[in-house]
Amino acid sequence: MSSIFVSQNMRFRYHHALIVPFFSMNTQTLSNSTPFSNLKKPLSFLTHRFQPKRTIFTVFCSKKRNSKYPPLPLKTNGYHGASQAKVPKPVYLEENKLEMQFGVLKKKLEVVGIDTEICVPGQYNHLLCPECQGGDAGEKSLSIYVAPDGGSAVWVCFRAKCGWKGSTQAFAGSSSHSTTMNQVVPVKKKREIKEEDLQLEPLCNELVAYFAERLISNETLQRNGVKQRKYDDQEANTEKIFYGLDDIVGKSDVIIVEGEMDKLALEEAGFRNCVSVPDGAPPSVSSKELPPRDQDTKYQYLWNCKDELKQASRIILATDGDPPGQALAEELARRIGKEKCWRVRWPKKGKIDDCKDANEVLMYLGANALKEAIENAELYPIRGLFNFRDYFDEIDAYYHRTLGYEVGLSTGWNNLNGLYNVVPGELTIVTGVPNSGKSEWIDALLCNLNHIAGWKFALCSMENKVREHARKLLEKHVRKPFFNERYAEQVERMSVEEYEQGKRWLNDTFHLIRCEDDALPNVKWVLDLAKAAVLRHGVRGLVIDPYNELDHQRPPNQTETEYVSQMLTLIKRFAQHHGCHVWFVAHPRQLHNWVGSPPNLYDISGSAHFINKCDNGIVIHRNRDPEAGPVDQVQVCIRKVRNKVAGTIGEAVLLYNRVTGEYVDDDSKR
Ligand SMILES: Nc1ncnc2c1ncn2[C@@H]1O[C@H](COP(=O)(O)OP(=O)(O)OP(=O)(O)O)[C@@H](O)[C@H]1O
Repeated sequence: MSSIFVSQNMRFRYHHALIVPFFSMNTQTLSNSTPFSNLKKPLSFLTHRFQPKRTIFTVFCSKKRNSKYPPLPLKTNGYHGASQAKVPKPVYLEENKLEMQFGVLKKKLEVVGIDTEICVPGQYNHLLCPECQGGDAGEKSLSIYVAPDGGSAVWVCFRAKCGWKGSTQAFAGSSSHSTTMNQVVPVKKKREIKEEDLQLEPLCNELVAYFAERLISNETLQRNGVKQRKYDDQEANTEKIFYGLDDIVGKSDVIIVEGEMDKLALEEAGFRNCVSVPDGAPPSVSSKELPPRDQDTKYQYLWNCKDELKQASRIILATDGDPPGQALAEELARRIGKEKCWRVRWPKKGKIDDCKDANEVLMYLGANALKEAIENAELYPIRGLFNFRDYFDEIDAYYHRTLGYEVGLSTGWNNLNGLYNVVPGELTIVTGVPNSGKSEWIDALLCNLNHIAGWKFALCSMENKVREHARKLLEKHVRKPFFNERYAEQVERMSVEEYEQGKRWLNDTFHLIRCEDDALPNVKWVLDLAKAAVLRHGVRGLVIDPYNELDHQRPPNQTETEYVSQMLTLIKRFAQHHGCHVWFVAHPRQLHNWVGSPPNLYDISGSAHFINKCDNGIVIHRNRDPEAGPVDQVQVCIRKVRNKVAGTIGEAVLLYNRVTGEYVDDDSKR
């Protein structure tokens, strides 16, 4: 059996043999590490090709250690001591005693990862804890005391989550020995493995051919130091790191792939600044909060390589295109920080299927296509943060006017065409003094919109009895009075046939939202039903008439302004989400010294938010003084239009027909 290994004069931090292709590179000595378990690359090929003598590849990830510290031990829950080996006490001259002892002590402290550079004998020193790295804040939580003679040290990390502590002495058995050494809880130690221990051999011809079939050149294999070995034992207790870590040291762009073969493939496309994860991909993205570093077992390699990743300004996630690969990208991005991440979309390899990974792109489309895919990496999406490009489809549809009613639907009154048009998804607040005809005007508007464009509506009109509301709507639709009574002024009453046809129209056009008991509806209840009406009946408009008839159970800690703002936000969200226009009737507060002029939108009782939050603000006003002008004249005052495409501020005059409830343009006021 043979395995693939690396051999270059650098240090290994991690290694592991598997019965699958594995590689490693650039190492000098091998420290112990956690087993590599990633390999998504084809086993079948190998087992088939090299049977019955099964080939075993072993991958060694490496790291050129710039740090002066050797690999850190695993976390402990108690005392932790440095080497307990008995070191014979050397003979030294008295004046050199401190220097000698301290020198030996420093070496022992360095073995457990303690930075001795700023340690001064006889003092408490505060350092970064090698166990917890000072947590997210990176605080210097490790307190270490070195004896004045430099012969012993005790330390403790004050972070409650860590609490790492221990002691050591320069020379075990000497009079300066600390008794705490005996209480040390043994920890898993990393083995130092020399490259020679691995008994690496050059790749055999079959393996070179295997890589060649995947378009991995001999040159790339050489540079990555891919070798083989004859046995397949796995190296336990090793530290997980990325495969190819040396290649990203000091690089501003770092590419992360999901397998070693992809790393080699990227090199063929000219990218050496690439590492592979050692552990493959998770089946799906975890729904849990990110665990603290010491419990983040599956992604320990990320934490172990934090320094290398920190140096990079751009991390390009080039994981597999399948769901686990995408889940891996998300898990990596969550930990690295999405703002620093880009993601790669693999091109199609045929008419339908996308390439799965970098090696497939290399094999099917070639090195240039792989280079292009990496160069076209896109910003990793961050929830809530968008580009305009994300909306280009919608903007295109708006420009080409394929959505419908982009510039608003005409109200049906020429006098209003330049001022107010009805855009789906907007909120119009309608106000006016009592009896000004707000409800009548809205009903007439709905009839027009239905006649012009077939729109349907949900009505939440709390003040109207259903039968009276039906009468008013039917009169407008049939253009005849419902009854043959006083107000009909000799105009012929609608016939039974007209009435029956009108009923069918009523039923098709309007959907009623009403509380069946005497309770008042709250806005959320109304919107939920309106949503059902949108989805079931395709309604394009909702009328809530009036605001003060809704149930306003405002929490005691909320001001009316806050309440109104929140309520209008809900309504607007509903309108936008469902492309439904909402007309919301609100009364003005009691006007003192009112002289008969139209009220202001700011006069709406409750809050100025009505005017601030609405898209359109309309005041309906009518003349009641025969001496001041005709009493059937109605002013439609457009006081706010947010969307200039839909209209502008101004005033139109309509004439009200008391018999049929219809409104027509007052041509004298054009
Ligand atoms: N221009 C007008 N001339 C004469 N009567 C009108 C005019 N406009 C509306 N009316 C009549 O006024 C009455 C009230 O109309 P409507 O209910 O539409 O007013 P409103 O402003 O919604 O009232 P409220 O504030 O009380 O809800 C109806 O009987 C309607 O026929």
